[in-house]
Amino acid sequence: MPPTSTSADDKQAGQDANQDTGQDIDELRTEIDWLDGELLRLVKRRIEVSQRIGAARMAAGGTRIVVNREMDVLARYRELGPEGRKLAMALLALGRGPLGR
Ligand SMILES: O=C(O)C(=O)C[C@]1(C(=O)O)C=C[C@@H](O)C=C1
Repeated sequence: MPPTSTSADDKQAGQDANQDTGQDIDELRTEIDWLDGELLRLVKRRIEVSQRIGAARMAAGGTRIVVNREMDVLARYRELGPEGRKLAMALLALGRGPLGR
């Protein structure tokens, strides 16, 4: 139920600090657990796809690393700041596998 006489900021702060009940927290944790499962599934799929591209490229005499494609991936996560960069680097490293590290 939204408060009627607070500013948008107060409203947000109230929701963050006071309005998440124990039940809300349980539901939010359930959502976090589901999201982590989905993220793990997607990361595993990304690894498979990345490794397939790498194997095909190397079988055709290409390189394991394609710098401009890696720059595109880093740019995609830039909105998340320094931790987004780390995340993108981790995704790239996972796709490259041990030989690319
Ligand atoms: O896009 C490619 O060509 C890939 O090989 C995929 C990928 C990636 O995981 O995003 C992996 C290695 C390359 O250096 C660049 C990008």
